[in-house]
Amino acid sequence: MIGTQDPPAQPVVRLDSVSRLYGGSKNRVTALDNVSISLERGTFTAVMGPSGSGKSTFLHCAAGLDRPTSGSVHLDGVDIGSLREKALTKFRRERIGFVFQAFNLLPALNVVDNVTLPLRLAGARPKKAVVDQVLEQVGLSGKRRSRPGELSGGQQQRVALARALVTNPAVIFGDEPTGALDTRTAAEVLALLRQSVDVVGQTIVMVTHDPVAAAYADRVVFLADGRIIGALERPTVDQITEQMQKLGTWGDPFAIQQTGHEVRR
Ligand SMILES: Nc1ncnc2c1ncn2[C@@H]1O[C@H](COP(=O)(O)OP(=O)(O)OP(=O)(O)O)[C@@H](O)[C@H]1O
Repeated sequence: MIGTQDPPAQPVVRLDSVSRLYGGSKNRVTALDNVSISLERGTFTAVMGPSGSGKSTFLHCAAGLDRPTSGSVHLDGVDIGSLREKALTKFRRERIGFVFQAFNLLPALNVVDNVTLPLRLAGARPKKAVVDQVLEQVGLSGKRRSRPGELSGGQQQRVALARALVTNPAVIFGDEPTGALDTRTAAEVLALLRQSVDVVGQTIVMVTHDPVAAAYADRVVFLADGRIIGALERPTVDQITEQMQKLGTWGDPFAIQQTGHEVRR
């Protein structure tokens, strides 16, 4: 029937022919080589690849932390290459969430003040209901007044996740968000990431060396030498490990050893 079809979903992250070169003519490194990819809203994507394959560069270019040498990046429909530095900073603060391996919390601030910092930096007044809801979502309602030093690593990463969620961002980018956590705590944080995708339709892009972590994603994208060389949809840990072994040298030799775990979605 004509006219009754839904319009095609607009990708929330779109890279078109993105390359990122470092160095000069004598020591040129092509960290990203003509990468094009579209990520739909409400999806969880893991990015994997050997050490030096361009994962961090991909994440930094996709999130507007770095500018490609050529090509374009659209985030939430905005061509971020067209934004000047100040506008890009504002856009990142309002529309993008970040979760890093080092939790990057401010030690002098309590949980609520850490979580609401991005809102306050943007000049917005945090709404109590929204803060309560994200703290509930990450299971920290009882820790509102604790300082980071009084929390476990997993709890600190949940504060960082709440801080990323509180602005209702178009995308959350994670750089090894569970890299500093033990297996059980990592599983709890990954389950929360998964839940935010399934329950509130969050979009997540996460770089990881760990096949167990990657298996929480809807899609795993593999990079090698700055290029996307394959992807797996809803893969198992074993499928990811097999793909990694085919790709050869990996930065973290322990990653392959961690694959005996079953992933619970
Ligand atoms: N600022 C920089 N100056 C020069 N070369 C760089 C710079 N940043 C990255 N590179 C190079 O670009 C390539 C890709 O680096 P990138 O950090 O994106 O890889 P990665 O896959 O994240 O690696 P790892 O898993 O070891 O963190 C590497 O060869 C790296 O040495």
